[in-house]
Amino acid sequence: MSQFWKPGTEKPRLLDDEEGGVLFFTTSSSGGGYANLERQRQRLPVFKYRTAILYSVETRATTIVVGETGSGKTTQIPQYLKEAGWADGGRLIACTQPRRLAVQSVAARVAEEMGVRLGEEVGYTIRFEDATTQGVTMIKFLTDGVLLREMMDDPLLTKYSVIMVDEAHERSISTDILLGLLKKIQRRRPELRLVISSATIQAKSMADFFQTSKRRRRQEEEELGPIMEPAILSVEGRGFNVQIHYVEEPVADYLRAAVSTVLSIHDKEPMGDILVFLTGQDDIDAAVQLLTEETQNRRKNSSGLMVLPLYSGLPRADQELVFTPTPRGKRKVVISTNIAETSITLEGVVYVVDSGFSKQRFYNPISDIENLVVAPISKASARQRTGRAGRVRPGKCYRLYTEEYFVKEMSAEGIPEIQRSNLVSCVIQLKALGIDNILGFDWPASPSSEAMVRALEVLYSLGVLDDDAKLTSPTGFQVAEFPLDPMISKMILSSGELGCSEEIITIAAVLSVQSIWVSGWGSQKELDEAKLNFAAAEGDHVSFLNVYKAFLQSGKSSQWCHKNFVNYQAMKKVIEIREQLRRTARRLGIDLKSCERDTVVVRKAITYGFFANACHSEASSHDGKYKTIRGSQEVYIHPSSVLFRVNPKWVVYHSLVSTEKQYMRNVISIDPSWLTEAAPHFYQKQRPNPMLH
Ligand SMILES: Nc1ncnc2c1ncn2[C@@H]1O[C@H](COP(=O)(O)OP(=O)(O)OP(=O)(O)O)[C@@H](O)[C@H]1O
Repeated sequence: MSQFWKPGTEKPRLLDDEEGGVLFFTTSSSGGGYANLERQRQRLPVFKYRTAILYSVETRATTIVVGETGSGKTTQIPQYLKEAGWADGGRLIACTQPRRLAVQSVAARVAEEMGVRLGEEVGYTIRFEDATTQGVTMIKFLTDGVLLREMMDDPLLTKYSVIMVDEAHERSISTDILLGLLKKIQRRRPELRLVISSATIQAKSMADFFQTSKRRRRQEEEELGPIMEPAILSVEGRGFNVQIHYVEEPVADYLRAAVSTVLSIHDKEPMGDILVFLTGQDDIDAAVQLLTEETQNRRKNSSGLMVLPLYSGLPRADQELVFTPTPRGKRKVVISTNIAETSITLEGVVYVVDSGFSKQRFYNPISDIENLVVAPISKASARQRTGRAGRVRPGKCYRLYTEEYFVKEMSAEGIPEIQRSNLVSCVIQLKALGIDNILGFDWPASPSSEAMVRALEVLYSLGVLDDDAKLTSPTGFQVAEFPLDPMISKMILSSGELGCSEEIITIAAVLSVQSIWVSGWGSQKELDEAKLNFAAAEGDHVSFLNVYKAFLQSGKSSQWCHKNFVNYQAMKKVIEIREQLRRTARRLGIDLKSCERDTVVVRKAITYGFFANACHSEASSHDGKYKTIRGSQEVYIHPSSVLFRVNPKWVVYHSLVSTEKQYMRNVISIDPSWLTEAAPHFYQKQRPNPMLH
């Protein structure tokens, strides 16, 4: 794997082409052109297929649409369906996306094309945010996760006439669960139509999944109407030409190569924005810093660069900057994770730089550890990345890997997320929807039985499942009600009994926003010092409470946030999420009480949710090394934690990140007796196995 360069260590030398840095050669072709919105719509490749798509949706239960990136699937098909009457009579057309950013930006674009206000005829819903109007909204964009949650109230999704599952190639856990459930729903509601779309999906295997046996098909068609055999529609044609350039030799460090490529484009290529795909906040921040320094100090001709990061933890206002028009004479460089990989159109983008890597989740059911690991992307992802150029004008894509590697070694598709994730959230969701036989569920790709057993075990220990692996009442049903990780939901439930629900709900809200700290202002040292003002000896969660309290005392002031390196947008979101969680808690009859300054009960409640993440440090260990209690895995406290170098003997953590070591993020010190109190079954040697029932 490529080495990372970190600010503060040896600075990379930016290589020019002549110096043997990054050398490219060219392949590929095609073309087009636009005027106003309506004409633009009609010029999209998908327009020629309008009638065929509508006919297929009319007559078939499932239509699979495959078409090049930018051909108009996401923005046009929902509009065609609406024009054809699928939203008449108060019905809704849904279009799901794997990512929140795509949901919001595509909904805004479709509202603009239809000349309506976002949130009215065209709306969107993402977790903790609903921009739809009941009785008015006709086309609704939403994440697949949100649609799954809607099934808890309306298992047959009766308000929808058509559900379009977009970017189905991504195979997120939620997409896979959704596909399995939609197949079931179609049996009960044959009038529901499905459209499955992507530029890079293996259409045949998706069609096989939706295929029913011949006998059953005949029977269903006689009784119910639509042809059950899925149709595959291939949308031919593409927007504009995108030239693909590969490096001639493998690059040793994709971060350095990406920065060097951006500077080289800026030096040599005509105006046009650049979109760079790196892997995560760390390398994106490093690249932003490097390019900013270049712009400010070293190269006079780099002064026209406007460098912007893009990742999911970034505040909304900063994310939106990437969509704003680039000022005249400037060149925008957006450095992004794969959140910009699908569905997004950044109008000014002419050049794409693809590192060939992304952060991917990998779960080991033996050690019960889930990591985000930097790993090579698939051909499907590479094509999606390339497809961010060539949408409104011709473009170029610079792949920081060789053509030989792309052709011979890169896998065609990624491994479905369900086969490389912890399944705790997935299992509880299915259980809440009444799917008891989870192993027998009709999965597009089956998860491993080890991961499934682990998830059942954790849920059993959380008191969410009973001996028959059914949701317990009320705990299991209550935990499933919160749109949160079951461990966080359990922590909230326990806090009701322990008398600290106000504090725990604040903590749950903070954990839902990724980071309440700003990055990119000032130095790391200044940020660390700012954090120290709020640091609590008990750990990070209690420090969050200190920040929250101080924010309230400041009158929710943005200046206060700025002074203290606290992210104002994130804090506003915390307040909003907190209110939503309080409403859910109240509905479930959880006592809303404050424990004032009693941090013992707060830490106990956290332990009641996160006992499975307990770790222990050897008395002799001064190097910050811990062992997980369950798997004896070696883990360390992350340097960003207030407990870094404090090393309490017993801790529980919220999540792990893996770089050169396994780091625990958001850590709290605990008393070990709380573990057996919280989960007596879990910490017994002979654990009952709910799978056996
Ligand atoms: N915000 C926007 N600004 C300008 N043009 C846009 C915008 N959004 C979409 N378009 C235009 O509409 C075209 C179709 O976009 P759409 O997202 O529907 O394509 P798609 O086939 O779903 O692509 P993908 O598979 O990449 O998601 C784009 O290629 C672009 O020309």
